[in-house]
Formats: sequence, C-alpha cells, structure tokens
Amino acid sequence: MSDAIKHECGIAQVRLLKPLEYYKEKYGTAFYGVNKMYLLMEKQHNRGQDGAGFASIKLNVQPGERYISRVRSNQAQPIQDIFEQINQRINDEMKEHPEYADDIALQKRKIPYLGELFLGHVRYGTFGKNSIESVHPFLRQNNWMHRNLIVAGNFNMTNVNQLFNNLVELGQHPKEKADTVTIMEKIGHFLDSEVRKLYKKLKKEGYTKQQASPHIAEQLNVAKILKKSSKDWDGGYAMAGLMGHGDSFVLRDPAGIRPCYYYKDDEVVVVASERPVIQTVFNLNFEDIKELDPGHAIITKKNGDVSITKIIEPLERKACSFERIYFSRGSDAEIYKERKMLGRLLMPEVLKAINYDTINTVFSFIPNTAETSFYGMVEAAQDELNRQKNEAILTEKENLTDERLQEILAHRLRTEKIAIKDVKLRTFITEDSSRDDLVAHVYDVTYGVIKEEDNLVIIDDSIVRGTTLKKSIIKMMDRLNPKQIVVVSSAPQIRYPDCYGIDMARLEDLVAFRAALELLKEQDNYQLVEEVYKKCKEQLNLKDKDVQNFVKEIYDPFTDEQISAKISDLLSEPTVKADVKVIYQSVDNLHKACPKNLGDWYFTGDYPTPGGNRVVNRAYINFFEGNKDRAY
Ligand SMILES: NC(=O)CC[C@H](N)C(=O)O
Repeated sequence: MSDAIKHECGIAQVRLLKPLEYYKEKYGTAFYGVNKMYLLMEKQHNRGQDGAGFASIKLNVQPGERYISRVRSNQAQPIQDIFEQINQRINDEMKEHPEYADDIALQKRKIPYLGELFLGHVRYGTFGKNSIESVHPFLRQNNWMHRNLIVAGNFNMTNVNQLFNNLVELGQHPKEKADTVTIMEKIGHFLDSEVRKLYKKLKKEGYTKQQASPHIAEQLNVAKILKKSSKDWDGGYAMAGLMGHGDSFVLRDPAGIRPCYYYKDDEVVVVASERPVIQTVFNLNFEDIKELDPGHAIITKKNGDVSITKIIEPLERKACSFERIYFSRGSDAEIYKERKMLGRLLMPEVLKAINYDTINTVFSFIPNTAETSFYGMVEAAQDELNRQKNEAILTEKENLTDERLQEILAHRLRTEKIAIKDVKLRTFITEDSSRDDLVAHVYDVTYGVIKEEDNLVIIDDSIVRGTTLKKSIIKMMDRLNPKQIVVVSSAPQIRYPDCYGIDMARLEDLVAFRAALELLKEQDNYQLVEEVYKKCKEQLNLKDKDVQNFVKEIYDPFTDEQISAKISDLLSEPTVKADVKVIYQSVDNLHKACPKNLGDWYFTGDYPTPGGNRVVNRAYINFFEGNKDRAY
C-alpha cells in the first residue's frame, strides 16, 4: 500500500479456564496466558502501531490484594515496550524471591500480570489524540470488584458526540471526550444499575452486603447490560471488556463491519480480530476457529461458562471488504485466495492497456501488502501467455521448425521487483523547499530491467489519496524510461469516507473525489457542487434514518473509466514522460473475489448503518465550507 492510512485496531482476549497450576504442569509455566497474549498481539501488530495496551485479572483473590494490572504504551514500538515492562517486573520479582519459583499460588498472589483473564489491544487512533491516555484498554475503577470495568475495542461510532451528550443528560460528567471512555461509561452505567438491582433483590432475600457480593458476580447478566448499553450505538465495532470479578465479553456490531474470531476448548477461550492469529498462536486448524456472528457477543462467566448470545438484531451483513483487500494479514487461508483473485480479475483490463504485448511488459507490485494480488495477476498473465503460445503453435503448425518452436516456448513472463520502500526516509522529511525532492525518494527503483519499449505494470492494493504514487512512485518509475506505466489498483475507486474504523474522514483527500470535481469543471457542470451542498444542508436536522447520500450525484455524470482516466492525469506530474494509466477493480469483481465481505460503502456510498449517511453528508458540507473538522 503506497498511501499511509491509519486504520483499524486489533483486540486479543484470553481466558484460562483451568487453575494456573495446570498450565505450569502441562506447558511448563504459569505465565502461559501472558506468553500467548504477547504472541496474539505481536501477530496483530499490522492492525495498530500508535499504541498498545495489556490488562490482566486474577480470579478469587483476598481483599487487600491487587487483582487488576494494566500497562499501556505509545512509544515507537509499543508492543515491545509493554512486554519489556511486563517481563522486567516478573523477572525482578522472581529474582528477588527465589521462594516463588515452584509455588504457583504465591506467584499468583505476589506477581503482577499473572492471572486467568487478559485483554490486549493494538491501536491506530480514529478519534482523539495519540496521547497515552487514548491508548486502550481503558479502566473504570471501583472498590466493588464487580463494578470494575476494563474495555478495549476495534471500533468507530458515527454518533459518538450524541452518545457523549447522552451521558451528560444522564447527569454524568465525563472527564474527557475520548470515544472509548464514552462507550465504557455507557456500559459502566448499566453495569452499576444491574449491580444495584441485584443487591436490592438479594437484600430482600436476607443476604448481608458482604454475603451478597459473590452472588451478584454470579448472577450478573452481562448480555442484558450489553443490550442496554449498545442500544444507541451506530458504528462498526468489536468491543471487548473484562469485569473485575472475572466475567468477560466481546460484542460485534450488527452489520459485522469489524472482524471478530474466537476459539474455545476446555483450557482456553480466545478472541482476536483475525483468524490466522489464533490459528498460529494455538496451533489450530482453520475450521477450529469461528467467526463471531454480527450483533452477537461471546460472554465468558467467571465460572467458565461460555455463551454466544444475540445482543442486537443483526442487520444485513456488510463485513468490511478493506479487511480482505489490505488490513488483515494475508496469511488467512481465505484472504490469501481472495487477494490472488483480486489480481487475477484485473488481468483483462491490463491486457487491453498493454495491447496484449506480453513480450514488452514487466509486471511488478508496490511492496509489501500488494504482493499477494500480484501473484494472482501473474498467474492470469501466465494463462494469457500460454494462450498466445498455443495460438502461435496451432497457426504455424504446418511449417513449424524445432528452432521456431523453441523460440515460441522461450517466451517468459517478465516479473521484476521494481519498487523498493525506503521507510526510514520519512523521518527526516520536514516542511521545507526541498521537500518534494526528498519525498520522491521514499520509494526507490531497480535499475537495468526496463527497456524503452516496455510497459511497466505495477499493482497496489488501493489508491486512497494517491499522494505517494504521484510524489514518489510514478516519478521514480519514470526514471527507468518505460513507454507506459500502468498502475493497477486491486480495490475499486475510493469515493466516500469511511466512518467505521478507518481514518479517512475527509472527502477532498480522496483522489477519486478530486477527479470528479475536475471533470465537473471541464464539463462546465461545476454548479452541481453547490446544488449538492444545498441538498446536504437541508438534511442537517433530519433523523439519521431519513438522510440520503447526495454525494453520489457528484459521481453520477461519469463512467468509472472517465474517473479513472482523470485520476491518471492527476497522478502524473508534468515532468513525467511515460504515459500513465490507472486501472481500478470494478465493484462487481471485488464482490466476486470477496463474497463474504460485501461491505463496500467507501466505493459505492451505500452505508450499512443510518449514521453513515449523516457522516458523508457532514463530510461534504465540511469540504464545501473549507472546514477541516472530522465528519464524526
Ligand atoms: N481503529 C480503531 O478501532 C480505533 C478505536 C478508537 N476509535 C480509538 O480511536 O482509539
């Protein structure tokens, strides 16, 4: 991926169902859970590098003993940082107290981070700042065990401001406007009232306050709390939480926008944002791991009972297709196939662009995530080459010499590693006059493999803003003097902002939107821009469910090809000598390649929740008024 987009987050939750001695016995360490958490988080580092956090809970401790530990970091290598801190503490304790070595009960009482219940998070922020206070998990403390709440999520709510105001209306005074705090306080509010109700009931039954506590923990209806809390949430989410006494949950949004997978046996319950992560860390088969159904929660009670419960009536399933195109690790068996198919399905258009001249064409990809779709594209190109060879052999079969046959067969597909990412270069680049020249060097190229008569076909996962393509990649590739540069996007044109966890909230940043505006200008139809603005303004006070996406009208006058052609213009600077052509995946082909993840609002403008239309409406108003605010 050439555009740096902030996106996603990853969650990891582990509950050990047996006593810690069991893991010491079977796996040689009582720190089994901590170790697994490290792996689960590290293998999801792709999902978030702004920050990382870890929390653990010990079950059944005595009053006066600590049972919740948490560590967070927003350092450059946040996962490494938190686990270094955890290791340091553990090692110090073990060194100072040799008597802990074989005494698991003592270890549990004395050593932080050791416990039965864990929650981890890797963050790319979509809301608020990148301060340490914004790093998950968030903690809501209380002296009653069952009122402690720890929350982390991969989410974005379109109506977080409204949810914040709801809390204020409830009489609360949130100390900050972080979206995770708002969500946590909502759950906390219903947790408190559920606890109060249970206490009243138990009191009537004759229990004292102290006697009531364990019964409250036991009878706490987590599903009911989640139902009440999530009633007004509009967004994409996989929200994970722990309660001080030991219950835990993960709730997935009703359209299944954000991903969530789980595994359970009699030793562990594991939940994570990606399937292959669980598969690798626990050495499991693909089929062992289940996807959490949209609108459902996986709830594990302190006593180890696990249930999958419907919390919200599911909407039409619209799982985010960007997870398949780019975010998730391509090591998932399904995702790997899907990415290859994305590359393959683009081939007919590529062949047209290179005029079927497979001899004078070099195929390549933008590192690193586009590599898999590149393999798919190459396989399809290979098929084409074989077809061409067959055809040549059949037409010439009457007078085919051995020499000529060798010549036909010798024709190989030319695949090369052309673009090289020099990641570190970004750090030195500041705002000064030589900036563009420096930026051009963020990517480097391989010299000596392109001839002047060559087409250079290069695939990327998607093109969001196109800035790096324009400022670096295309300029650098042009230094190799190809005849034509064909940039292929495995995703369709990104036309609308996301509001469910990917940080692309501003319309004018999207190169497809800028292309449509250019076309409107060229066709003397620019007044449409103001007409759409007026329509958007008129919707400002409507209920979310009544808001329509009028931004579609900006694209309506044009075919996909017209917009792609304009994007090609926008991406090639006047100094670029080669012809530049950009080819995008069609939405139909995207769905063919990724049949289970049909969420496509950023390409089509069809938002799966009512709040999406409000966000795109607001994003357009912001664009028109030159307002740099976020649309949610
Ligand atoms: N990408 C995400 O899921 C972000 C989670 C949350 N909205 C935050 O900003 O911290």
